[in-house]
Amino acid sequence: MSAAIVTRELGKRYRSRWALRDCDLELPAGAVIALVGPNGAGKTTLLQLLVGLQQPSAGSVSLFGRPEPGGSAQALAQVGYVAQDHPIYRRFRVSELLHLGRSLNPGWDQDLAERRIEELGIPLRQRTGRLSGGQQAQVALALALAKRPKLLILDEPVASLDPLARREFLQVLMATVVDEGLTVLLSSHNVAELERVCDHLVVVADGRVQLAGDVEALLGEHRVLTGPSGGLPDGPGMIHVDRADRHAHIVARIGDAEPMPGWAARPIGLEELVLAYLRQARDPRPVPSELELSK
Ligand SMILES: Nc1ncnc2c1ncn2[C@@H]1O[C@H](COP(=O)(O)OP(=O)(O)OP(=O)(O)O)[C@@H](O)[C@H]1O
Repeated sequence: MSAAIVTRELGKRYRSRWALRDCDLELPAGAVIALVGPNGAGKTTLLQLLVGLQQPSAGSVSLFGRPEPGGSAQALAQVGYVAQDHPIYRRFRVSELLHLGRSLNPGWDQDLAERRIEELGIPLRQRTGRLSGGQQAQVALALALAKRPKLLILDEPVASLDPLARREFLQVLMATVVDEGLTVLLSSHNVAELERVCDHLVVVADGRVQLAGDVEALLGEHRVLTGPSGGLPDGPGMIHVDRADRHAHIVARIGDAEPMPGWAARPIGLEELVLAYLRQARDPRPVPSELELSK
């Protein structure tokens, strides 16, 4: 599969503090890619670097094989971006927003935009400032899709939506991906919600990529090992240890390897996997030092 997004040693520094650093990613075209991480991890910074809203302090970005496109009109015409607070001009009527979109975007699909708005039950004459947060998010998505982008970048798209609207939003997104072969990169805190829709995962914490890859492959490579906490195994691939009573649960990257005698291995879920890497990032003590604690 060809890459939609490639970053090399990408970094962004605000004064002396790195918001994102040493970011090397190769994200496949046609995939739905989840970007997850805690508050302040660097997710928005990464998305803004990709769309040229921020200039890198280090490294480079390329979209669809075109190097360093950040901000170039040609590259941005292929990208639909919906920012975290999905800002839309609140005094405009929905119809005026569509008119603006048509004027600014050569590939604009007015039929698609009107159809989406109609499906949402939103009157075209309505002023956007009078719409609920969820409706504004849906309008912002409709505007981004009407650009007919090859790449859709969504920063926390479902944060303001109720559970039903979240589900519908993600369903529309998935249908569009299938119909159009769109690449979608979306950030979120809620991993469980993305489990059903994403096929590629990027975990960031503390300004660094902690884990990236195809979801199925990552789930296949990791196991949860359970055994006596007094005899913790050592070695590479040990991501995070959790102790409960006299047992230890270890998230380990061991592929198909057999666990040590006395230990049981079970498959891992996506949320569990992400949490293990986030905990490792928060408490980067290597597992062997935890071994000392268990003695
Ligand atoms: N314009 C800015 N000036 C200074 N620091 C900034 C700026 N924008 C972001 N930061 C800092 O960079 C770090 C990463 O912020 P970013 O917004 O990328 O995180 P995030 O993962 O999107 O967080 P959240 O989930 O809370 O939106 C944070 O420490 C933040 O305070």
